[in-house]
Amino acid sequence: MGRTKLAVIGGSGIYDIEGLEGAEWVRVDTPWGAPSDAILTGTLAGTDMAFLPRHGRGHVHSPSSVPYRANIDALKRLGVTDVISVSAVGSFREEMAPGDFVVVDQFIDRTFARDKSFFGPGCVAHVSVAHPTCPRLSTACVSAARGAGVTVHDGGTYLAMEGPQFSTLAESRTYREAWGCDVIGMTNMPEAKLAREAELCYASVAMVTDYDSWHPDHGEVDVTRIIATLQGNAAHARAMITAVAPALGGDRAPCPHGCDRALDFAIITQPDARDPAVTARLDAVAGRVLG
Ligand SMILES: CSC[C@H]1O[C@H](OP(=O)(O)O)[C@H](O)[C@@H]1O
Ligand SMILES: Nc1ncnc2[nH]cnc12
Repeated sequence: MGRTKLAVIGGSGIYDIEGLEGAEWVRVDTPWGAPSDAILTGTLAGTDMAFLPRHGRGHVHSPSSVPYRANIDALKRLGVTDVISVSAVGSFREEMAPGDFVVVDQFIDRTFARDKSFFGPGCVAHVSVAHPTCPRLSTACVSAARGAGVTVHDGGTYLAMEGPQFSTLAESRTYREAWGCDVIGMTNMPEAKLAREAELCYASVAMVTDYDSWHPDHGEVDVTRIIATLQGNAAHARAMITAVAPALGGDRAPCPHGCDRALDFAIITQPDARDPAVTARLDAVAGRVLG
């Protein structure tokens, strides 16, 4: 049995986590460049932890400039097994109100200006993202957040937009009415796809901050209000993380959903046709199957 190492990627308004024993910010180099920031490591209730602020401390990265590949590679390089993404989102559902958490289980990826794969010419792979989040980790997040007194919606579809501008009214209505999306944000893609390629269990905890622009009784979305709502929510996010770490436990059985074996049948480039320079870059992400 392996050891659990749980990472939290903190979104807007979450640039640090408190209470880690032996806390230390470590810099990690990757073949994909520098991650968004140094990574805070330590232990929480006996579980090894890592924390990475997605936009960097001080919020220096826009959703399009977040180095998603470097972030996931760096976590994998540190031995992370499970990743919880914490993000701010707009809601398309009356009942998913500001302050609620939605543990997302589906995405529609509308981003277009980001590197979306570790693989490419010289080593091609196709993983399945039919079920892009890990049910085991997501269930642990739902229980931990409910235990912390949060209103939690178990499942939902997240529309990932490029940004950085918020949506037009026509877009907001289309995503809600025609496409059946539940929440909208700018950062969970390609993060979730890359986590799958790196064989990491990934769960997305979306914290509702606004009703985007569709709701007739709420004004247009703005960043000041989003941050104010997030600050009201920070204690809930902290309580969820504090509860989820011991619930996962230090000993880790293989993922029953196969997240940690996603590359078993994914690499299609024949061994003798693989570019050694390309496979060298994949040492952390795909070392298990590339040898
Ligand atoms: C601060 S408003 C828009 C910004 O907030 C969300 O960030 P994150 O997903 O990292 O919490 C949204 O996706 C935008 O990047
Ligand atoms: N309405 C919204 N659209 C996109 N990203 C968001 N993050 C928080 N609220 C958002």
